[in-house]
Amino acid sequence: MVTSAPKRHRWAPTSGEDVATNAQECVLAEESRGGAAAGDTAASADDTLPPPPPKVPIRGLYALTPDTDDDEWLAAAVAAAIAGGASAVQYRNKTADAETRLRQARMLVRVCHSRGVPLIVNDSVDMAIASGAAGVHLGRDDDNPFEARRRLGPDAIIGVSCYDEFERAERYAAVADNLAFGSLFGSSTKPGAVRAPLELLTRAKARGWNVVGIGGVDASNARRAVEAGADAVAVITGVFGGIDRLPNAVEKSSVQLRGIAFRP
Ligand SMILES: Cc1ncc(COP(=O)(O)OP(=O)(O)O)c(N)n1
Ligand SMILES: Cc1ncsc1CCOP(=O)(O)O
Ligand SMILES: [Mg+2]
Repeated sequence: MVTSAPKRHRWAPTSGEDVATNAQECVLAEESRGGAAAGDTAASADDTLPPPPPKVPIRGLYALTPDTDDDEWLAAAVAAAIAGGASAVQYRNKTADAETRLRQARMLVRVCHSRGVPLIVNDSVDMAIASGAAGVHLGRDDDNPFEARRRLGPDAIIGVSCYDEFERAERYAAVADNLAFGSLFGSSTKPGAVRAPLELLTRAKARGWNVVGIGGVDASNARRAVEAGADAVAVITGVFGGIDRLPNAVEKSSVQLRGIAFRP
């Protein structure tokens, strides 16, 4: 019987640096079997998507994806972030076309929900519904949060960006599951983003809201966000780095950030 060699990715470790994580090995192994489970990166014959886990407040590390058209890397990197302790994942891709975004969102629903972690879709309620996501994150240029709640129902996770505006949080607190403030620090992903003082996190926490801090968060400053009141830190670069960061490095940065950000 002829068997084909396992597929290697350009970012996969070569001999001598064979330090693959469980997550990476899992995705590669699934692909080499032609499987369509957690690491599915291709259109699947079985269109059933795993349902979201039961809704709980987001705490600790909330990993947001960087823009990439490399599905295989994305699936492995997100699996690694979860292996490292990310408690929620947001699919955010500001440059891909709609077809790519739907394909990647559905792929990440499989990766995340099969691991008991909710996949939140950025910007679009339509995309959240079409992909079977656990919820949506909405900013000032996106769908209205009240309309989103009406369409998605009580079980969906709805996050709302509040930037540096406490009044915006007050407006949406009743309909949102979490309220995000930022940019807390300088962000290479969004260098022009308005800066939000850490004190806003303290005021929001005092109101009993589920509070997320975003923007330039990494292992050097995450503690400041958490001590100010953040229940979770939302992180792109601090987790995924450049999009060629190996999954085992993604897992390590997640372990570190989760250790700082998660308060039992
Ligand atoms: C958790 C979280 N917080 C804030 C944002 C930013 O949302 P928005 O202002 O709509 O900007 P874009 O991400 O769409 O560029 C977020 N996505 N997630
Ligand atoms: C989406 C967003 N909103 C404010 S800053 C930011 C980018 C966060 O990315 P990073 O963690 O790389 O600074
Ligand atoms: Mg948005």
